[in-house]
Amino acid sequence: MSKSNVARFWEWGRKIICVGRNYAEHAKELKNELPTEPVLFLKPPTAYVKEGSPILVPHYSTNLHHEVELGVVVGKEGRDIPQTSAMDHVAGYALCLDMTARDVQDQCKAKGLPWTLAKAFDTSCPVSDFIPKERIPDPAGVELWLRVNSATRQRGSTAQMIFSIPFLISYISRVMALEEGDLILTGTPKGVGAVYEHDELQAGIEGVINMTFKVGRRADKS
Ligand SMILES: O=C([O-])CC(=O)C(=O)O
Ligand SMILES: [Mg+2]
Repeated sequence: MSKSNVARFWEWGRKIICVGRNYAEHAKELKNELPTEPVLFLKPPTAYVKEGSPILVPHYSTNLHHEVELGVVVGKEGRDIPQTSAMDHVAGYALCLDMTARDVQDQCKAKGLPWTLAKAFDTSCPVSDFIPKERIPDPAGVELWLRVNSATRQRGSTAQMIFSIPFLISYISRVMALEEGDLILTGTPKGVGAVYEHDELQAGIEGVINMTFKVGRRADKS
């Protein structure tokens, strides 16, 4: 894949691999134990949405949460990648939201079922434009923020991650091959909360990029 394709990774249609509970304060606010290994789940490429189109609350949820996250765009395929060369596989970054139907996730957890309905619905992965690697020389030292209708809800530094980006790349690549155009969502800092139809979300990586999304609702067409 050429560099220009990586720059439009959301159209390329590769995997979206998400890491959960990677910030202690967020694990605590949801009363989850601190992980001893990364918690992984997937979103399909149909989850992508770009600025200009709305985030849609699924018809089966009344508690859609925002989770602002740093996304890592994979630039070079690999399996069993050692931590020492993990950053060679990074093409760049993206600001991402891991939209989560929290009510549905709570039901899935209680029943011991997978999180697919809670995490993988259409528009569950709003993303910014591609950010070339050089623009974030220290991905472990950027500030993420999120506002809903101008009120700050989330603010946290990627320095608070439990598992570092090189560790995550190495860990994931021992489970599944990483491919060019894949996106890794690295987990959310504390402050997650609900959004509703007509809300406006703004999120940013301090000094690097920001983005705005409107919230709509997907009708039940059954
Ligand atoms: O809170 C969750 O659902 C897990 C998760 O995605 C995160 O920590 O970013
Ligand atoms: Mg998340």
